Parts: sequence; structure tokens; C-alpha cells
Amino acid sequence: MINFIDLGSEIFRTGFLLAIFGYLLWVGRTRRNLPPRGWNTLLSGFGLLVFGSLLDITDEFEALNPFVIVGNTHTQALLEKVVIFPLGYLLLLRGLMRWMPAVHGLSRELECRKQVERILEAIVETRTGELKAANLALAEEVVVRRQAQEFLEITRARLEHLLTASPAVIYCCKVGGNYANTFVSENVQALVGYKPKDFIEDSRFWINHVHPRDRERVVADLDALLQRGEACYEYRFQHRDGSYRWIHDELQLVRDTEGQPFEIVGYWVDITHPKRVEQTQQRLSAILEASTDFVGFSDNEGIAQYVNQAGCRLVGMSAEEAVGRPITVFTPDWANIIIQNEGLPAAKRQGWWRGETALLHREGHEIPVSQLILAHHTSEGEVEFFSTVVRDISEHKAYESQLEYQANYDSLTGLPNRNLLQDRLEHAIAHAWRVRQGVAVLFLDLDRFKMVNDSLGHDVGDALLKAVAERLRGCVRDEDTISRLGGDEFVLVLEELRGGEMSRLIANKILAALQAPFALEGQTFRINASVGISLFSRDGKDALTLLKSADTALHWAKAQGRGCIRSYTSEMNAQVVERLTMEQSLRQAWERQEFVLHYQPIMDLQTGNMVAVEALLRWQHPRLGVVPPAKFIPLAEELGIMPTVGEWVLRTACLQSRRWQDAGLPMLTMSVNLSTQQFIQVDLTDRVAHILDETGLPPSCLAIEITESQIMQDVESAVASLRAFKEMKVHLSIDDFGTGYSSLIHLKRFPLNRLKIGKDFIHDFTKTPEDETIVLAVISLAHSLGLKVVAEGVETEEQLRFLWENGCEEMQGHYFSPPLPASEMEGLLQENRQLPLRLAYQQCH
Ligand SMILES: Nc1nc2c(ncn2[C@@H]2O[C@H](COP(=O)(O)O[C@H]3[C@@H](O)[C@H](n4cnc5c(=O)[nH]c(N)nc54)O[C@@H]3COP(=O)(O)O)[C@@H](O)[C@H]2O)c(=O)[nH]1
Repeated sequence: MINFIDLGSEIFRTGFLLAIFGYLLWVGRTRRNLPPRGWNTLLSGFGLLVFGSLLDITDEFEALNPFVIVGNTHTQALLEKVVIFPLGYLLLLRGLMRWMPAVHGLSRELECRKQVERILEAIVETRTGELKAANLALAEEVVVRRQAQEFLEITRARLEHLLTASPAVIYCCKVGGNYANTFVSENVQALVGYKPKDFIEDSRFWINHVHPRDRERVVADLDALLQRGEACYEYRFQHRDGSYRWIHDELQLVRDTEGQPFEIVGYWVDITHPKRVEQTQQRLSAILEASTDFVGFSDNEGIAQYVNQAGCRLVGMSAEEAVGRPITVFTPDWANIIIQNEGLPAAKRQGWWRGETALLHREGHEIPVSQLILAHHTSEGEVEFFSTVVRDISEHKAYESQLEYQANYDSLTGLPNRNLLQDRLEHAIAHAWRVRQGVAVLFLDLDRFKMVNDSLGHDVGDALLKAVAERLRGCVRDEDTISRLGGDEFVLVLEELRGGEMSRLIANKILAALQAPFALEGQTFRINASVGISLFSRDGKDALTLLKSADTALHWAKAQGRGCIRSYTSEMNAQVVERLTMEQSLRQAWERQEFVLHYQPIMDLQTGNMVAVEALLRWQHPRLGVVPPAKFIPLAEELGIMPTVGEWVLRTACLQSRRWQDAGLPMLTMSVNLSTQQFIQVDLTDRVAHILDETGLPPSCLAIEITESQIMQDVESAVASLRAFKEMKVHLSIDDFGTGYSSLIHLKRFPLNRLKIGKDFIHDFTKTPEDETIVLAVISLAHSLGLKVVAEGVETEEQLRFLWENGCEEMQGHYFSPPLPASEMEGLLQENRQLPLRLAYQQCH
């Protein structure tokens, strides 16, 4: 039986040995990594001991024998005890002995290592200290760096904000070519409406948006940049919305390390507004400089800060001379007083002042000006400076005074005209009220002035008016007013008059002065004048009434004859009323067909036959009866209705003549008078031709009568008209010959047929030798010009005989027949009555 306790003890012993063995192996090899010195011996010792132990075990446990190589014998036991165990122990000892130095070395090495470790630990400790210090420094540096980083971040963010908010757009671009952008800051969008990528993606984007007119210059400047290294210029850039913005572009060339141009960096700023302001200022400045007005401004101390060119010219200084001077040097003293006392206070108060002052040229002469002063205030309400616009009104003033003169004075005589007369008269009346003295108004009209004008020409007429004005000046005091109203009408206002008689005395003095002959333009002649007088306050209390009264008195004076003086009386007004009534009735007469024609025969003094009939106008007034033409034709002329009436006369007379011819009555010449207004019609001959054509009267059956004065008004056109009539075969007669002033030279040029001697000469020639002489002279003159003579107004046989004896060809007058209505004239024609020439013959034979 197996003794399990012993077996266990043996196994334990063996296990223990194996453990020791294993440990030693482990220490030797693994821990110390030493060469296995003594190990084999040691293991052999152990091996033998183990083997010996196994043999012991087999002794105890026979069952194990088969597994033991050596059987359990005494020899074997001996061997076991003597060889195996001692050898085992010896080997074990030897192994240990060999192993000890290694262990000792190992321990020394261990000690060394420990020392090294200690040194290392010291070093580590030192280093750790250093590292700790370094770490600390590092930590501090990290903190600093972090702070720097944060600062950088903040700065970057700030810069970004600044860049976004900045009006300047930062950009980079390539050098040369199209200068394509490589970078454009975001804020470009605010500048021109485009995004940075628009600039970067299209290499021509920037240059294509530069204004075409600026492009060439900009590229040239950029090219120049390569030489200088920097540039700064302005150009227009097209905004996305199509408009152009002014850009200020400032840029620099960046070179690479080798000094070669690398890129351009710069910035764009929108200067559209300042540019506009600048342009506006330039334009304003150009306008100011181009202005013809003095424009300037001064500080509130009154020192000139700016004077434009026109201003400098007006005061005769250069801009350098003018600026810096007190503005008072530009104006005369009297104007400075106005400006200081009135202009500047008003400008300070209400912002502006306008008035008429003057500029003082450095040479001393004054220039009348219209001046505007403006006060410019600070936001605090203080006057900052004054500006002024001054306009030269010399021409205006001259024109104004010329106008004033024209408005108040008669240009021919230099006398006050109606306007100034009215003014002076009003003053005179006002003064008369105060001093309780009289004022007289003398209305003067030259007699037969029209005749002088018409016959001697307008130059003589004008010279006469001037001479009359001069003589009038000599008749009154300087304080009295002499005025010319127009034509030959003069009005005198006599002031401080004592009694109405004085006015008559002066009127007489005037008439006497005018009666002296006038020698003008080579002609000497006399004239007369008529005067109407009105007195303040008897004949009127205001200017208008006094003038009216004097005018009425003048009419009365003229009605009395030449060279009369009449003072106004209230009865005279009735005449004026009559005239007004007449005017009104005359206007209505035409509409009411109140005009008729009477016909007066013109007889041949040789045969006694009727050769012509004169058509004479009559007005059949419903209340006044037949009004003779002398009473209404001048008024009709004044009212301007005479051309219409005259045309009616012509048509009616031609028609009547044609009817008599058609009725088989003798074919006589129809003589028709033309009024002055008719005669000056430019288409007169056409009108007459048209009426002849219309009525069917042969032109040779019409005679036209015109007066000398009508012809002399415009000789050349009269000659033209008369020649045209002559060509039409119309007869022409000069009416009332001898009463006008026709020039014999002109008379020759007129293609006339007859001269009619005015009835005034015929009337009187039997009593007045002068008139007889005139009649004979006219007959002789007419004959010498190859013209027939018609004597008008023949009333007596004596007159008839005289005319017959002296070769007058024809007569017209009550002796044979007064003017007759058409029906009576027709009877006369039918009767074919002849002029009884018996008496004349009897006398002769
Ligand atoms: N433009 C026009 N003028 C006209 C027209 N009709 C007339 N007149 C002109 O008016 C003036 C006055 O004319 P009237 O009062 O008709 O006088 C004429 C005769 O009636 C008058 N006469 C004739 N014979 C005698 C006489 O023996 N004694 C006398 N006292 N008077 C007489 O003479 C005037 C003749 O006219 P005229 O030959 O033309 O001179 C007068 O000047 C007319 O021209 C008209 O239609 N248009």
C-alpha cells in the first residue's frame, strides 16, 4: 500500500526543489539577463537529488518500479545514498558556488544601477525642476499667446468690421494686362453694387466698368505706376444701376523678393458726392466769374473776402487789390451811409436787403447800381459773413431818364408834354390853393399850320414849331410852364397870377411875338395863332377841367377867325356838347343811310354847254336838315369814316352817270372829290378801276378832284397815283387852286387836266384887285401848263363876263345852277339848258 503521506511529502519536496530551480532560472535569465553561469551544474545537482528522491519513492511504492529504470536494489540504494545524493549536493553546491559571483556581480550591478538610478533620479529631479519651470514658463507663454491670439482675433474681427464699414474698398490686382483683380473687399458691393467675385472672375470686369472716356487715361496712369511704384487718380466707374460713380483710386506696386513687380494693392473710395460738390463749386465759381454783376462777400467785419471779375472791373481793381479791403472803398460815401444805416441792419434782421446804391470806380466816377445784400448766419444765429450782388444799372438809368424825358417832354421842342403839363398844372393848382392866387391856362393853336406843313414840308413845319417854342419862352417867366401837346397845340400854365386880365395881356404878348415873320429853311413867312384861356378856380378846380375849358375857349377863338383870343365862358360848353352830339349822329348817319349826293353842272364858257357834273356830298340830318360837307367832312375825317363814305360817293356818282348815259342823256364827265384819307390809300387806283368796272362807266367820263395840300403831303406817291389815273384815262383836276402852297415845280410833274379856281377868289375878285390878279395869274399859269381853268362859285354875270374875257374855259356856280338832287339834275340834263352867254357877247361885240 502506498503511503500517501510520504508520497505527498516527497512530491512536495520535489515540487519545492523544482520551484527553487525554476526561480533561479527565472532570476538568472529574465530578471538579470545574465549568462547562465553555473546553471547546468546547479540543475544537474538538483536533477540528481530529484532522481534520488524518486528512487526513494519507488522503494516505498513497488507499483512504480516498472517505471523506474534502475531497480531497487541495495546497490541501487547504495548508489542512491552514496553517489546520487552527495553528487547531487555537490553539483548543487558547485553550481551555487559558480553562481555566487554572478549573483555578487549582479548585486553590484544592481547597486551600480541603483546609484545610476539615484543619479538619474537626481538628474530627473533637476530636470523635472527645470521642466516644471519650463512648463511654468510655457504655461505663461501659452497664456500670453492665447491672449495674443485673442487679441489678434479681436483685431481681425475689428478690421473686418472696419473694412465692411469703411468707405474704402481694398483690392489687389495683377500687374499689367487688364489689371485683373485678385482680391476685392466685401464692401465693394456698397460702393458699386457688384460682388468681389464679379471682379475676380472676369479679368476685364474692372476696366470694362471704367467710364469709356476715362479708360485710356486710367490705363496710362496704371502703366506709369510700374515706373513710379504708386499712383493715385480719379475716374468714373459704372455702378450696377447704370449710373457712374466717381472713384478715388490710390494704389501701390508690391514687388517680390527679387524686386520684380508682383501685384498691385490699393483702395477705392467713392468720391461722387465730393466730386459733385467740387463740380458744383467749380460751376458756381465759373458762373460767378462769368457774371456781369459784381458778386462778392465780406466777413462780418466788412472786409472783402471775394470779388468776382465783373466786380473788379466795375471798381477798376484786380482781385488781389480788392480782396482784403474794407468794402466801403467800393462805394461812395453817400451809398455807404445807406448801406450802413439801412442795408446791413435790414440784412441782419431779415436776411436780405435790396436797394439802389452806387459803386465807386478807383478813378473816382460813380456807377449807379442795384444792390442786393445777404447776411449769412452760423447755426448759432451769428452773422458769419455778408454777400452782395451788385448790378450796373447805368444803361437802365440812362434809359429810364430817357424814358422819363420821353414820357414828360416833347422830343421836338424840348417842352414839357401833356403828361408833365398835367403834373405841373396840378402842382400849380395846389400851390394856388395855398397862396390864394390865380392860375391861368392858355391853350394856343397855330392857324393854318397844317398848310405850312403840307406845302413847305415837314422840315419847315418842325423848324416852325421849335421857333414858336422859343418865342413862347420869351413871353413868360421861367416859373411858368410852356408845353406842347402835339401838332401845333401849345399850353401855357401861368402861375401866381393877379387877376384874369394878366392872362389876356400875356396872350396878346404871345400873339404879337408870333406875328413877326419866321425865316426858316430858306423860307420867310408869317403865321397867326389862336388862344383859349381858362382861369383857376373860376373855370375849373382841377387840371383836367381847366385844360378842357381852355380847349373849348380855343375852339371858340378859332371859330372867330385867325389870331383871336377867347376866355372861357360856361356857355361855350354848349358848343362842345353840340360837337359830341354831332360826332354821334355822324357815326349813325352811315348806318342810317342819311348821306345823299347832289350834282352841280360845270359849263363850257365858249359853247355854253354843260360839259361836266360835280357830285357833292350832303348829309340829310333828320333834325338839322341838309348839313353841308364843310360842316361834317372834317369831323368824318377825324372819326376815320371818310374813306368808306368817299368810296360810296364814287360808286354812287359813277352809277348815276352811267344811268343818265343809259337813259340817253348827254355823255358828261362826272367829277368826284376825293378826301385826304382816300387819296393816301395805297390801292386807290385799283379801287377806282374796280368801281368803274363795276358800274360800267368809261374812265374818260370820270374826273377826280384833289386839293393842292393833298398832293403836297407826299408828292412822289401823288405823282404815281395821278399817272396811274392818267393811264386809265381818268381826268384830273386840282380843286380850290390858289388856297394851298403847291410848288410850281411839282405842278409841272402832275398829269392834270384842269385847275379849279377856288370860289373865294371868284367871289372877291370884282372887289379886291389882289384876287383879280390871282385869278388872272391862275388862268395864265394853267394855260402855260396846257390845262383848262374852271372857275368855281360864279354867281354873277359880271364874274362870268370877266372869266370869259380872260380865257377861262369853264365855270361852275349858282349863276347857272346850285348843286341839285339827282332827280332835278336829271331834269336839267333833259332840258339840255345852256349857259346864257348873251351878255358876255354883247359886252364884247
Ligand atoms: N371829299 C369830299 N369832299 C366833298 C364832297 N362833296 C363836297 N366836298 C367838299 O366840300 C366842300 C364844300 O362843298 P359844298 O358845300 O358842296 O360846296 C360846293 C358848292 O356847293 C359850292 N358852290 C358852287 N357854286 C357856288 C356858288 O355860286 N356860290 C357858293 N357860295 N358856293 C358855291 O362850292 C363847292 C364846290 O366844291 P368844289 O368844287 O369841290 O370846291 C368843297 O370843298 C368840296 O370839295 C365829297 O363827296 N367828298
